[in-house]
Amino acid sequence: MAKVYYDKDINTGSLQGKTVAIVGYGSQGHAHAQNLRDSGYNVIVGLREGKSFDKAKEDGFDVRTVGEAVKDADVTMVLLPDEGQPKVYEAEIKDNLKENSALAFAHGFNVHFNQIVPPENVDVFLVAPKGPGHLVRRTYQEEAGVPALFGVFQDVSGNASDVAKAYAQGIGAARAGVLETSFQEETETDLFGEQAVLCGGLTSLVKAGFETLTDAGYQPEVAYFECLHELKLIVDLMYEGGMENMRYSISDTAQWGDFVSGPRVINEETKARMGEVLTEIQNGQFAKGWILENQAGRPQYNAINNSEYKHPITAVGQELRDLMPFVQNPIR
Ligand SMILES: NC(=O)C1=CN([C@@H]2O[C@H](COP(=O)(O)OP(=O)(O)OC[C@H]3O[C@@H](n4cnc5c(N)ncnc54)[C@H](OP(=O)(O)O)[C@@H]3O)[C@@H](O)[C@H]2O)C=CC1
Ligand SMILES: CC[C@](O)(C(C)=O)C(=O)O
Repeated sequence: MAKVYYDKDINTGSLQGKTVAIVGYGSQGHAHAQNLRDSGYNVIVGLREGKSFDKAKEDGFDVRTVGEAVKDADVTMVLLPDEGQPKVYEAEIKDNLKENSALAFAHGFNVHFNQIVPPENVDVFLVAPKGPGHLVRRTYQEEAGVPALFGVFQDVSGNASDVAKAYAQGIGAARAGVLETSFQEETETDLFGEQAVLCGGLTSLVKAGFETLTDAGYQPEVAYFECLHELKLIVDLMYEGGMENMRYSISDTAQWGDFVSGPRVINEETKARMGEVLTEIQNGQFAKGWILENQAGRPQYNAINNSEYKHPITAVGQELRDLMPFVQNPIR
């Protein structure tokens, strides 16, 4: 079994007393900044003026321009959107990095696909939480955590691995488990997971179920509860105790349906499509398409985003969730 690091296994000395610049204060940025601060580290935030800048100030951080934050940092963690990182890196980060400091990422995309080529005089590592930023923060506050991967691309100090592990510990990940990876493995598995399973696979599955029921004349509210709302409750059981725990809690009728009908929906054909998705990630085709889409001003992204928003599941979901104030919604 791979080595999994927990709090007790990590010596945080290599990060103690250091200044960490968190560049970006969005989903991951606010969580890393707040968790590291609560873990006792000195955190500064690098941003442009705007919504995030005001929020980070409101949250009590020392907020500076990106360049001013990087200049004073022993560790610069880049938590800008992947597609925006190369430009900000060239203009504001590269020439401000202190000799022997560390440049860090939460996803290997830009380094792995050569969109950012770090200088030779800094450590380069990643700490990639395996969960959304808002949950990285929420679980930390609940004395729990989201697991993370760490990987070293360049080790100038001889300490990069220790600093990365201490960083992962500081954001709360070592409460759940921290695993070593490479930039290549993190980038390819993360892109695969979000496309084929977690985001792309899941939204397609939910919409297909919702549409099958509503096309057959069932009420959209019933279809929403069945195909989206209950999904969280079922996944919670899997999160807590694996598929066996979910199957322990559901009825035998549901379990028989799971056995005989599940493989009719998701099967070898689906796996073949998943294989195609993975190949396009590995050979750089996906990365090229995403980089070009951004250079063109995101015409396809915006068109699909607009039409997805108009899907009937959106309106019925908003109505039903508004009547469930206990459901935590970061964008409400
Ligand atoms: N979202 C997630 O949960 C996960 C993300 N990651 C990785 O974390 C990184 C950050 O992603 P994510 O948190 O989703 O990003 P978000 O889009 O949520 O946040 C981006 C932040 O960067 C700021 N920003 C954007 N452009 C600039 C600029 N030119 N100069 C200064 N600040 C800028 C934004 O501020 P403003 O308000 O001014 O726009 C915002 O605070 C990515 O590498 C991603 O792959 C990894 C694991 C999970
Ligand atoms: C599943 C999406 C993710 O990879 C994540 C939250 O881990 C992301 O990049 O946002």
